Amino acid sequence: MTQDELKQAVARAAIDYVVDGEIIGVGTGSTANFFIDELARIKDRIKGTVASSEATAARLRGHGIPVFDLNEVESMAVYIDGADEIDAQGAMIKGGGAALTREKIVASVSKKFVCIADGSKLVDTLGKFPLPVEVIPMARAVVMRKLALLGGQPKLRLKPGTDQPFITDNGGELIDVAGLSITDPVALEEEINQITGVIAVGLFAKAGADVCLLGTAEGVKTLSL
Ligand SMILES: O=C(CO)[C@H](O)[C@H](O)COP(=O)(O)O
Repeated sequence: MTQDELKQAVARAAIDYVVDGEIIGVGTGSTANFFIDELARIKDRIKGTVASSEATAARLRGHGIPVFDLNEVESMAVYIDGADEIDAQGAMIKGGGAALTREKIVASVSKKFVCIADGSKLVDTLGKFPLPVEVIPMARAVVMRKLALLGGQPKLRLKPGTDQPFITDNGGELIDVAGLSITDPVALEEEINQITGVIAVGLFAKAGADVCLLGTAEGVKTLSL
């Protein structure tokens, strides 16, 4: 099976976690996009969604699925999203798709985080995938110096094909930190959150995934975390 077929399989399996009549939190990225396409088939069963990015909101609306402003929603039964890496405890690196801050916010309002990922995302130790950190643009340099002190190699994410910084949906910039071996994800998440100028870090450890649907050649495996 190709990686896309594995993503599609977990997206389909995630439909079992959709609660009828409820508002569903929806993530960002290629796996989340497959999930949105599956959700479209059962859109009449749900009240609507909260999107974790402008791209996700546009795709949901394109399918005729209602998208609510998070300020109108007190809580959600479930948030469904992909990950760049996930460990056996449910801690994740996210933000490869640049939506980490809104993903964290929407997930924080949801009772259950269902991670949907192809098998290549499951790792023993987080950190092979560069850790994304969203920053206030004026704090870029100072935050990069502080991240370097943690032992990684911080690099500003650029708009593809340009030498200009990539700008997120929130007007922030992204620093990708390579070379970290994250043996204590909860502690590192807390430490990076303390750096002034950081908007959010793409470590989802303190509040990680509750369930992971993992796409493998043998079928979709469910990890209860
Ligand atoms: O965190 C994310 C976006 O900010 C995505 O969940 C992550 O990048 C995985 O993406 P994909 O499903 O395309 O592999």
